[in-house]
Amino acid sequence: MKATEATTAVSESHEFASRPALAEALAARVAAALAEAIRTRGAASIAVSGGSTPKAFFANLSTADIDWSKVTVTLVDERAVPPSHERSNQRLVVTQLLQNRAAAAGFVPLWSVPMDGARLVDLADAAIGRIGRPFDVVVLGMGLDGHTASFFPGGSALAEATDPAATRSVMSMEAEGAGEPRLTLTLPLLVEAPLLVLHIEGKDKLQVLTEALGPGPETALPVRAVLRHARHPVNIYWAP
Ligand SMILES: O=C1O[C@H](COP(=O)(O)O)[C@@H](O)[C@H](O)[C@H]1O
Repeated sequence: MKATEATTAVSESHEFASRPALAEALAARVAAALAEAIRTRGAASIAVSGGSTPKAFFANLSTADIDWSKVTVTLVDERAVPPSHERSNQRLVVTQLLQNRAAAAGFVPLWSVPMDGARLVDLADAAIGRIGRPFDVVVLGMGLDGHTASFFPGGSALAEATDPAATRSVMSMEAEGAGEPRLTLTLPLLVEAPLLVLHIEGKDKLQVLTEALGPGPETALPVRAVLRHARHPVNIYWAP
């Protein structure tokens, strides 16, 4: 994979021989960005993904020697399950990232109350708004269907959530491939991060990404919305 010019934004490729090597390097890169934000403005923020891919990265990042008490962590998306559920993205972050040194970080969950439709979205939107923009770091994942955050093909609010001019920070999303209803951060919040990472593993995901970097509609592979509207280079971290 070469540094690639997508339709409008540029991506930078970081390939590793193994997943542990990727996790270590990505954690070092993210920790350096958070430390720099703390040095320059006294605080740092990061929005991370859920799913299965980030576990080793979180374990590495949780031991980083930075002032975690000045770091706010949140999620790029969440599933409509209680925080104790095995599919909860919050559970993944709490058990894998907010450990060790990172236990001192602040955490802003998206799913803070039992699901209650519009009110839940409003609460999450307000909570995210209090973090301040832009986030210093956003780490995205990607599914084999080309979804990222909860921008799913066929998603009920895909057009609104991937609108580069979206004014809301959080939207709800339902899609056949999503399992549960979701909450997702919207495109502008993701693509304005100075350090924007797309973390994917496996040859099958690389194939999907290669297709996404080519021409085609964003509705078919919604990760294209990020690749095309990113305000800074998208750092693609990949291992077989
Ligand atoms: O449902 C989700 O899936 C994606 C990708 O997850 P993975 O298990 O293939 O790593 C993830 O980025 C997103 O946060 C999550 O909600």
